[in-house]
Amino acid sequence: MTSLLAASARGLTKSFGRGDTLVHALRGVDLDLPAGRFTAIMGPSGSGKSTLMHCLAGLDQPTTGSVQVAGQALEGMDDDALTRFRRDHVGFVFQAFNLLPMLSAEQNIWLPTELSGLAARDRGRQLQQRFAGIVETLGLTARLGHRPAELSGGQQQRVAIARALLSAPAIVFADEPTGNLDSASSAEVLSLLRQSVRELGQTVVMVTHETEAARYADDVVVLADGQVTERREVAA
Ligand SMILES: Nc1ncnc2c1ncn2[C@@H]1O[C@H](COP(=O)(O)OP(=O)(O)OP(=O)(O)O)[C@@H](O)[C@H]1O
Repeated sequence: MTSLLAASARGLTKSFGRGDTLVHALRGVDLDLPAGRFTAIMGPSGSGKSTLMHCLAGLDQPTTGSVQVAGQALEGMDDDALTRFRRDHVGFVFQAFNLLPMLSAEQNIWLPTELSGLAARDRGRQLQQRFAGIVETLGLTARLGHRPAELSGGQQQRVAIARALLSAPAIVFADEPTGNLDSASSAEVLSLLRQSVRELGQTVVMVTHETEAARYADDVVVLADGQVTERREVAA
């Protein structure tokens, strides 16, 4: 039985610099990311985790190799096409939350779908319904009118997760999503990411160097020196 793939990479290499400063950040990565699962990409500092995520998310181009996300091949896309691809198919959650300070939580959550025109086309009010479900799942109902400065770090990250989930992207990429959080808020954010996979069917790929964080994932991919050295399922 073959499971549906949210993304796949074949023969990915990525080099930076030249001559004395040449760095091989990725040295031939083959990877399949099944849809509807929570995958943690782990490995020591400098092993290539962020570079791999950037290539999978269309934020950077590999030196060689191919990436497919949601059935689309990314190679050959120019910057405009990659921007549209990210807007239409990818959600991001960053360590630094990246919320706009002058907007309320609710306005922050809606911003990308409004900018992309998706919200204006929401004739069947499906996005409205999805918004209500996500906000309830993430426990944000009572915080929607607050600005980021009036929220804790964990609450701000929950707003960022809601923002990433609203358009039901093919993949949500989370880059060290708990890097700025204390352990209680980290556990909460990781549980909510897992819940978004279990209850909303979302595909989530998280880069982390924290062993504790990987316990919440379904699958762990370990990188070392630009190569995948291990791939395992996390015991339930
Ligand atoms: N823009 C760049 N220019 C030059 N070298 C880079 C660039 N980005 C990454 N590298 C190098 O590529 C290698 C892999 O970096 P990458 O950031 O992908 O690792 P990482 O596993 O995410 O590390 P960390 O956990 O510290 O964030 C490192 O040696 C890094 O110095």
